[in-house]
Formats: sequence, structure tokens, C-alpha cells
Amino acid sequence: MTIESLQKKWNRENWISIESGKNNLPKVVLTTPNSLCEVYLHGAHITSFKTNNKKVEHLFVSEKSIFQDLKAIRGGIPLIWPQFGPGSIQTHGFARNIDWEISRVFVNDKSQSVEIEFTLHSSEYSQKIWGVTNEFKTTYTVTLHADHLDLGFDVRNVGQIPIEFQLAFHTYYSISDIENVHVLGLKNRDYIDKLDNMKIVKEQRRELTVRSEVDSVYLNVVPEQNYQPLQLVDLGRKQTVTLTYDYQNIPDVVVWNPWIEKSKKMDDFQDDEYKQMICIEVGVINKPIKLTTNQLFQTKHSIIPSPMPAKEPSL
Ligand SMILES: O=P(O)(O)OC[C@H]1O[C@H](O)[C@H](O)[C@@H](O)[C@@H]1O
Repeated sequence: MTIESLQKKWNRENWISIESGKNNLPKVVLTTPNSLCEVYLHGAHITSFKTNNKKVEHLFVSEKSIFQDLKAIRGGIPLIWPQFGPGSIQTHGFARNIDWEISRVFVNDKSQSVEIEFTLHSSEYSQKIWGVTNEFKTTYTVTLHADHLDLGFDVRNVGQIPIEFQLAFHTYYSISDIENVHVLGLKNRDYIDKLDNMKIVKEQRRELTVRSEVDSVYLNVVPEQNYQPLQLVDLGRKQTVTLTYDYQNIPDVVVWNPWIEKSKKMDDFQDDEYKQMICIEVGVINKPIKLTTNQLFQTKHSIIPSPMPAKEPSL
């Protein structure tokens, strides 16, 4: 579809506007009086989420990101599906590399929120990569509220045999400086240290800081008594971002920062950009989801920024 025909079908005055993005790829701009969110059809990839009268950007996108067919955008929220990391198909699956279709929009004047739904069906392309028998219908719902973002991801097995997948919302948060941030909510959780032979380690720290490369998959981060929510605290911005997610279905949490050497090796990332971002990814990684014929998987994730509380609860 051309940008003009997309505009004709989906534009809603003051709330939804289809625009030509980087490299002329179509992007959807959602706005409420206080917030803004941009989503490329390519990968249904969110590249911007702003609140505070659209002045504070919460997502990081690399200056060197390539906006091109079959290549993932570096930053924002890549959708990792149906595989996390390397495996039998390309690293992190194919959902982030291809175009999704808009299937529904909804403006809620009363609650001052706006919603858009994207759909991805099995296709010749997915069959070539993932096999002809893996048939699916996937929907991704992005709801922009005045001060937070809700994401919904559903998969239905529309084929004849079971399908199996992993999933992650691979969010790159924009931060004042890596030295100013810490992550709360992971203390006493076991994680797979991908940088140390996949060793399983227990997290000892209440405040997780990053001072070198980190690539850790925290397992089964479900609420316990005296639960400290998963939060990114930025002392420079005086801001906290609280991450809530459907603990039953997407219980794993990845923390990733490439640090100096790895940054230099990535051709779509500036050498010093590791200081401006941290990835905190919620998903289902350790125990893939299996869906039988016609079975539906549904999950939710929310990103909730707020000014930093004067004093953090000490748990
Ligand atoms: O370069 P990408 O394919 O986007 O992957 C970037 C990173 O994603 C995740 O966080 C993985 O745990 C890392 O191992 C990987 O390096």
C-alpha cells in the first residue's frame, strides 16, 4: 500500500497520522495531548515514545540505525519472535525484519488514549524461513495513554500441527548516562550469564548497575512477597520507568548493554552509544510456548515512566 492510501484509510485527525519515515518507510505517529509514539510498519517497530507534553523521549534509537527491508532497526522496541537469539532460524526471528499490516485503530476520547493493531500472518516468506507447517496469525496492539504505553501480543496457531516459539519485547531505553542508572527488581533471581558460558548465577544486587558488557537472562521473574517491581531508575533524569508484564506468560527478563568493544563491532551502532542506552527485555525465553491447532497465546506488557520518588522503598 502507498503512504497516501494508508493515510486515507487510517489517519484520524489529532490522533493518528501515517507519515513517511526514514528511508521513506511508512510510520504511524500516535499522539495524545501529552504523549507521542511512532511505529514503523517495518517490524511493527516502535521507535519513539514521549511523555511530559511530548518533551521526554523514553526510547533510544541509534544514529547509525539502518532503515531497510529485511534488516532490524537498531533501537526502539524490536519484536523478537518466534526465536530469541541464535538458533534454527535467523537470530531473534523474523518478525522485526518484515512489514506488518495495520488491522484496526481506536481512539478513546474519554480516556485520551489511542490504539493501533498490527497483524502478521504466515506467508511465503515465513514458510521459507520457519517451514511450511508453521502457520500463525499474530497481532500486536500498541496503546498510547497520556503517561504510559501498553503493548499486547497475541499468537494463534492456524495450522495443523503444534507451533513453538519464544518472544521478547527487546526495548532500548534512552538514559542520561549509563553511569547514572540502575535496575531494581532482580535481586535473588537466577540468571543465565550469556557472557560466561551460559552459567546460572544468583543475582545478589538490589541495585543492578552496568560498568562493563552485560548480557543476562533472568529466569522466571514472577512476583513474590514484598515484591519490588522491575524498574529502571535514572538518577540523571530523576525518573523511574516501571515495567509491568504478564508474569504467567512472559516471565523472563534480559538486561543487555554491549559496552565498548561490542559497540565498535556493530555496524549500525555508534562506538559511544552504549552510554546512552540500556536494554531491558521482557519475554518468554527459557521455556518456549507451545500452541496446538487453533490455540491462542495472549500477553501484555506496560512501560510506565514517572518522576523519581523522593525516597525509594528499601526492601
Ligand atoms: O544485534 P541483535 O541481533 O539485535 O542482538 C542484540 C542483543 O540482543 C539480546 O539482548 C541478546 O541477549 C544479546 O545477546 C544480543 O547481542
